[in-house]
Amino acid sequence: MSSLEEPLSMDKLPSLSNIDFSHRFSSDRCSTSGGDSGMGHCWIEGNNSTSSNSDEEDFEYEQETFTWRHHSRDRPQNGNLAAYGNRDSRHLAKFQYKSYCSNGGGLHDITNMIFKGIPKYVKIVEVGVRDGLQNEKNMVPTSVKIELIHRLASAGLSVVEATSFVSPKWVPQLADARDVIGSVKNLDTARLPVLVPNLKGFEAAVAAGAKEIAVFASASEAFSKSNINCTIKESLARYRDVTHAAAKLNIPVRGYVSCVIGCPVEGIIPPSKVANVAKELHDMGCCEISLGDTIGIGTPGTVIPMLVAVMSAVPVEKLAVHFHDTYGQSLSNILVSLQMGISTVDSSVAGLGGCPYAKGASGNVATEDVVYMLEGLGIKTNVDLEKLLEAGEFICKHLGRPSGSKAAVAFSRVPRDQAY
Ligand SMILES: CC(C)(COP(=O)([O-])OP(=O)([O-])OC[C@H]1O[C@@H](n2cnc3c(N)ncnc32)[C@H](O)[C@@H]1OP(=O)([O-])[O-])[C@@H](O)C(=O)NCCC(=O)NCCSC(=O)C[C@@](C)(O)CC(=O)[O-]
Repeated sequence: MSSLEEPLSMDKLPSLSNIDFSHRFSSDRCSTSGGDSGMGHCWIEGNNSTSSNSDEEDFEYEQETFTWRHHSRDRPQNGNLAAYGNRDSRHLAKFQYKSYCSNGGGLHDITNMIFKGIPKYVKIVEVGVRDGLQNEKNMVPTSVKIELIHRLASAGLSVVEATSFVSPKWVPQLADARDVIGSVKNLDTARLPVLVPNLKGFEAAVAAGAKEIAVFASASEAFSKSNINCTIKESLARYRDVTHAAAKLNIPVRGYVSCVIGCPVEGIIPPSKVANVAKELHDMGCCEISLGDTIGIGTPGTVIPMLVAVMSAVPVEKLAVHFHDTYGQSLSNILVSLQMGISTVDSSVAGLGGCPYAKGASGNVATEDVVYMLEGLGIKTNVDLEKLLEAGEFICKHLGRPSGSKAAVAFSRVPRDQAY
């Protein structure tokens, strides 16, 4: 019987009430049969700066001082929010850092009293250019994608998923993958992984200049069939070929598991199925496993048992979370994931996204909202929120619709002449 057919039994899992997640699931406590395959640390630099980070870093937030002025709640006369192009209110969050830190303690230390073990640094994997634009009705010009990648990288995002080498018949929106990668492959400020569904995609990606890749499996049979036209088992066999080929070239491979909470066809997915697929990907050499709530139905109440199950099979340092915001639960799901020791979060600029094979699923959680929350918690991201907001404005202007980021919309509403 393959491990895929051996569900982990929930009654064997530890009870939530007595878990210190960050310790219990650290790699040295976690037993998996798979090794690191020699490329296991490539995606987890955030780990170096989690709870063991130097406290000195926290005090960066205290260096700037900000004056506060009450600002009006007046709305624009013409109803055009874009006319409210002022971003000085972005300093509001920094103002809060100052006031919370004024007692001499780091903000992170204060939040850590409640959110025990929460990381000091979170690595954000920006997926907007791929996950976001793959779902657009209208083709986005290659030049716009390239410009967006540059803007996101210069905002400080260290990982920007650039495109997918999939069948253009299935996803015509990303048919320009070769040109996109060809233009950005020498960018040295960010890593630019691309999705591949099989060896054909892997070979095309490498030929185009991709230096990192991601494979995407599902915990739902029905979704696997509709997304990549094969069973879970078949997909894992394909990905084994891909990870072998990648290992020979020293190319890091990220593995996705989709439908980690539920599937549009099968309904609720048992955590044990997610854990089994995640373990298979880890064992074949994926150096990071991203857990995707593809249709965005999760709440902390369903995310916690799913993560408990996965963490019993894959070291927590290797895990990332990938939430779609269909029911507005992403930030609370991210917060609970951080409390459980995860320090890599996928998100999408302006909340772009949705999966072409998951009807009704909305975009990914917006990167702006994630950065705003993390900075508010005193967690470092190395992302410049100002530049990120500009990148979001750039793509929203091109797409001709408002941002899906609540933070971006809020910041855009502050009148320039009333800024503090
Ligand atoms: C996997 C296949 C290719 C199977 O598609 P298929 O039709 O079963 O495959 P096939 O082997 O019969 O090939 C059909 C045609 O596609 C070509 N082909 C075959 N492979 C490739 C390739 N790599 N690149 C370019 N072309 C390819 C192949 O050469 C052939 O061309 P033809 O002979 O007809 O001219 C297809 O189903 C596919 O491309 N699916 C991708 C779907 C996709 O990108 N979905 C969105 C991903 S998002 C996601 O999964 C969720 C995630 C990651 O975001 C996380 C979350 O939110 O949960």
